[in-house]
Amino acid sequence: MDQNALKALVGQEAVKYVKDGMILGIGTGSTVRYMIDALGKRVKEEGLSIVGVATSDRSAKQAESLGITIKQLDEVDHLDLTIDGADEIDDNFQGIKGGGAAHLWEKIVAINSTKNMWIVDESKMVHHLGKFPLPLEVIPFGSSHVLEKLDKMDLHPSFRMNEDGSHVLTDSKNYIIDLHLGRIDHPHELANTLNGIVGVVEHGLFLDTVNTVIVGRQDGPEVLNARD
Ligand SMILES: O=C(CO)[C@H](O)[C@H](O)COP(=O)(O)O
Repeated sequence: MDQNALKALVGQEAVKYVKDGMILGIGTGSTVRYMIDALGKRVKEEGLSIVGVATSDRSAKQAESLGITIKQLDEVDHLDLTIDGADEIDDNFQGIKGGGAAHLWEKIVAINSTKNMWIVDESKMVHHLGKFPLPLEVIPFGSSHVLEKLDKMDLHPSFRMNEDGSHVLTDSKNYIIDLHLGRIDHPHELANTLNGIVGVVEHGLFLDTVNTVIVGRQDGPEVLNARD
């Protein structure tokens, strides 16, 4: 199976955990796209009744096009489960997210969700975080000074740019700075440091967040219990 087939596999597996009446957080990314397709199929074919809260405009659009009811986070009083992708997951089930520039909304949805499930192909499972560049969502105002500060801290930052030379913009119209770290040995310490930098809205370290991980492996989906 190629990577896309593994992504489709975990997307289809994840929707088996969705129950009638649930309020569901819907993540963002190419893996989640398959999950939304499979969810739309259950809504259409089984009459599954759920409400979704999307972590990006593109996920909201796709879900609505398939007949899934989407509400804003502030319109619901709780979320039962959020299903999202990830860029890296380490041996302790800590993660990096934000490859799709959606980690701010993803983190807000995740911390308001009773349970969090991540769906990934096996290439995302790593021993140590950091090979994947760590995304930061930053306010455009003064962002070059934030970049300079991060550079002086030896965090190897670069702005994420589009091919036409413009800044990648998040759904909140902020910029992304990626930190090219290679290896993150102390994720909690790094998270605390980044939380203290004015202008950084949110970083892509998702620590102590996920409950269940579904990994797409060649011999089928593997369901891992990360934490209760
Ligand atoms: O965090 C994310 C978006 O901000 C995605 O969940 C993450 O980048 C994984 O994406 P994909 O499934 O396309 O590999």
